[in-house]
Amino acid sequence: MASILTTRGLVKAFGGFRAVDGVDLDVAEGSVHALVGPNGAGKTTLFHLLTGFHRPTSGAIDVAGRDITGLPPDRVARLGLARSFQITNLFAKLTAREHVELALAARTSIGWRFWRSDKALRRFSPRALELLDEVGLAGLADTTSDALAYGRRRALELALALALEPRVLLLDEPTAGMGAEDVDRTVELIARVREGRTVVLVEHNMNVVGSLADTVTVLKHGQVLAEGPYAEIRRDPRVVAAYLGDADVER
Ligand SMILES: Nc1ncnc2c1ncn2[C@@H]1O[C@H](COP(=O)(O)OP(=O)(O)OP(=O)(O)O)[C@@H](O)[C@H]1O
Repeated sequence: MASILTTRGLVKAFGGFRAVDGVDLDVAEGSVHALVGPNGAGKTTLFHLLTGFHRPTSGAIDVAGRDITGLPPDRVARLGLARSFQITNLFAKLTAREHVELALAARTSIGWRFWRSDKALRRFSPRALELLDEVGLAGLADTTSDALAYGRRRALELALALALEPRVLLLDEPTAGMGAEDVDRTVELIARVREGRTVVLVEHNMNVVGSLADTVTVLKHGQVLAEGPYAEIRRDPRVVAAYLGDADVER
């Protein structure tokens, strides 16, 4: 399948230390691609490089045939890489629907100029409600975000990322800090929203990776240690050794 996101020779050095050290990544269009690895492997740094939050020291990043290397996060998002989780700040007193309306408005020429102008935002309501329905929040559209439970707020953040109609949806530890019930619900949610989309996720929970990922890239010391389907990766002796002592891999 064609790659929609590629990196070549991607390096991020902090002083003399290479947190990401020559990573070549090929994310197939329509796939769920997980980035895993033991603590300190470079997953978060790679994620920040993909989303423009870090500038690479060297190497290239390409989305749908377009070189996005070194572009700032807002440009990267506009060119089709949207991230969700662990980044969005919700506004306590805005409803779920208003959040999504604003995200939809921000994509258009209206931008943020008509901030909270109900009239200008109302035309985005139908699409906002569709997106809320997609993430299981249809019944909570008029609830303010401060009244939403943690798992529901994360679902709202996902709807905000989807509002950007990304070519690639990047999820940063989507189940971090969740109890078992919310983890299950989030896996179901991602399984639903992945249809017709490409998803890259950083995830510690190997059950989640096993349930969702078509391809898993294992990082260690900033380099790709192994790559392939989860069933192969979890049996790869190099991967098992890298995780030794990390109970997650055995689950
Ligand atoms: N801004 C920075 N300055 C210096 N070193 C950094 C910086 N950011 C990350 N590092 C180092 O780079 C390495 C990789 O960190 P990173 O957070 O990318 O790993 P990770 O795989 O996401 O780990 P974890 O699973 O613990 O979140 C670590 O050794 C970390 O200390």
